[in-house]
Amino acid sequence: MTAMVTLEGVAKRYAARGTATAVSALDGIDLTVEAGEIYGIIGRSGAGKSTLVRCINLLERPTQGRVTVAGVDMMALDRAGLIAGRRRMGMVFQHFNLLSSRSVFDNVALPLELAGVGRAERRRRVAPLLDMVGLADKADRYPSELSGGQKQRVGIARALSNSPELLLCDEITSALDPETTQQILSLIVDLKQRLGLTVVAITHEMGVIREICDRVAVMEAGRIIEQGPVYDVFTDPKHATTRSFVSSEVDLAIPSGLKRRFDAGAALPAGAGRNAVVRIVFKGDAAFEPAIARLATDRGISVNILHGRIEYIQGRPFGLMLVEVPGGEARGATVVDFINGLGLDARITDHVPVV
Ligand SMILES: Nc1ncnc2c1ncn2[C@@H]1O[C@H](COP(=O)(O)OP(=O)(O)OP(=O)(O)O)[C@@H](O)[C@H]1O
Repeated sequence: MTAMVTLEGVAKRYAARGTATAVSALDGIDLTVEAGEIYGIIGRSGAGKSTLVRCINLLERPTQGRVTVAGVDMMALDRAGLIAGRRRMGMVFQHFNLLSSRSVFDNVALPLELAGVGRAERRRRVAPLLDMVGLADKADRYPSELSGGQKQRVGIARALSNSPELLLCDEITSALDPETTQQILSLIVDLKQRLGLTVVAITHEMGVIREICDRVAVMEAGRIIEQGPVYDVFTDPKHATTRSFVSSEVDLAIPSGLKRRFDAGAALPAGAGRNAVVRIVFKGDAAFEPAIARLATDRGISVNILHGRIEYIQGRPFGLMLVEVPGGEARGATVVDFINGLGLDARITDHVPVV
């Protein structure tokens, strides 16, 4: 693996201006993005995501630290070097940032024009880009004639016009509906594979991370609070903020009827009048273990499945199941021991009255 982007000890402080006090937007950021991966950065509004991504292409200059892109020390570059260095990176924005007075073709050709590429060469290079993003028939249209998804396709084609190695995506699906979001995310994955791109994508939506990213960093108050492979972060989040981000993607939403049974179980004294509810996590290779069937054949215990969910993250299953163990509360521990012995993760989370 070779590193495409390395941030070491990066800090960014915006100075006080007028009545606004100084802001520490980034603080001690260490991050490595490997060549060929899609790296996601997630955080709530104000966490510092945009500042971080803009420190990669030096649209913002870090107050402290080191930024290396494709082996080049970005902060050591002079003006000309920085312009050349930025051409190796494309950037796509949430609100597209298209020029309304220019046609689709001319928007995509703009970075080439700015780089001094001649008209014939521009024509030769823009046509395949429009084809790649599915807009070959829209070259002469204007942004006002396009849907949000089409505008973003123009933004993507424009970002790719200088054949960059690195694509920086700043909330590129936040202004789009769910279906268009899916299409744009699929396009990014497709382009990454076809062109061998490295992608850094910032977002506040965990669904985007889950859909396309290989690794993720979670940001809060200018710091990275957790980072790792997407499967690991989703299935075993360490930080409370990360847990709240992933919960809607993987956690169980307990239906109200079931919640009432849990409340009734909790109100009963421990003993034979109530049954244990066991939460089983199916994860990694152990996800394929036929645990419930083996519980029945090996231990003669048939459980009632109360609720469950299986998600696929990066093509790997992650499942949660709630089962009621009949025969009184004491049998819950037997089930937990047996299932944990199979390499899964089981624990008693609730109780329900025996009916
Ligand atoms: N140019 C600027 N001048 C002063 N403060 C800024 C500037 N840009 C960002 N900030 C501040 O830096 C902090 C981080 O902002 P940033 O835009 O990087 O966060 P973000 O995670 O991208 O949020 P959002 O998703 O809302 O864009 C915020 O407190 C913000 O107000």
